[in-house]
Amino acid sequence: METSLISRPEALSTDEVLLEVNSASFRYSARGPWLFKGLSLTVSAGEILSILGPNARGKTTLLKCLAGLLKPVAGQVSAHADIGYVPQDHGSGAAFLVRDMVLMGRTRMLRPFQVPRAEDREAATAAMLRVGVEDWADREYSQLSGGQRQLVLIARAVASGSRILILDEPASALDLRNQAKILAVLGQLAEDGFAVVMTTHHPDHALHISRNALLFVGSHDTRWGPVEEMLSASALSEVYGLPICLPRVLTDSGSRHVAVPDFGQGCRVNRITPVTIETSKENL
Ligand SMILES: Nc1ncnc2c1ncn2[C@@H]1O[C@H](COP(=O)(O)OP(=O)(O)OP(=O)(O)O)[C@@H](O)[C@H]1O
Repeated sequence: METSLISRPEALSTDEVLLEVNSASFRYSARGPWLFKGLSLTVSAGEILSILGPNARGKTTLLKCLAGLLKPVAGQVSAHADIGYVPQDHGSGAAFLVRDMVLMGRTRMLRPFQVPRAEDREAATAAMLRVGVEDWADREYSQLSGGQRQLVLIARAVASGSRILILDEPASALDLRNQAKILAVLGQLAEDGFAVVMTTHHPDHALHISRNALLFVGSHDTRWGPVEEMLSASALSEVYGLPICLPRVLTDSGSRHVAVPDFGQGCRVNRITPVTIETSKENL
């Protein structure tokens, strides 16, 4: 997969724990159902954690707890670095230029009504280079495609100087090429020492780029651990309630798992054709 278009500034130190969750539990109301109970995990610099589970189980809620937007009812979330939260892109947004959207990531460093400083503009430019969106700097955000907008939102989080990036379904509603591009960018950010947490409905995305996975398994049960252990065919079949197989496909760079659900004909996989997805910014 091509990543050469993404600039690579100096790497941050890796393997330092940046986010810790200790016995956290959450429900929205005293009589409401628990979404998770006694959840513990860590996320280190250089790591991607993927969060998976069926709809309405609490993935976005957990992300909000990790980002400090919601407080667990019990237990603690401790962040040892600043957090950039990238929500799902729900629309085209206002008529801002891309460079101004990214510059907004600096807002928390400014006093009310303070004009962005030279260092803020430099940080925004560096973030655009790091994520590979610099060519669109003078384009209107609202006129970008969904994949392009998602990358701009990631650049905005990077511009904020945050070392922890928390992303809600960053590849949802994107075509295959844009999914590949987003995964390449997130992989690169992790290699550069960011800690990345994302929700996804794509087990193969998680298997492709994550070190660890958190799986919502029951009404409030979660499992956390190495992605290959958490996302086995049997675990996915149990969680999603249908047979799922995980064949390996050959790619130009090796091989990787894809999740193949049973749509009613049984999930035996006889033959997988090698797949290659070329990515380039021009095609976004
Ligand atoms: N502010 C809120 N107040 C009360 N209940 C809420 C609130 N936000 C979400 N919920 C409920 O909490 C549950 C979990 O929602 P959440 O959005 O975290 O799920 P999710 O796993 O991210 O779902 P999806 O995969 O569909 O995006 C759902 O039943 C939802 O209706």
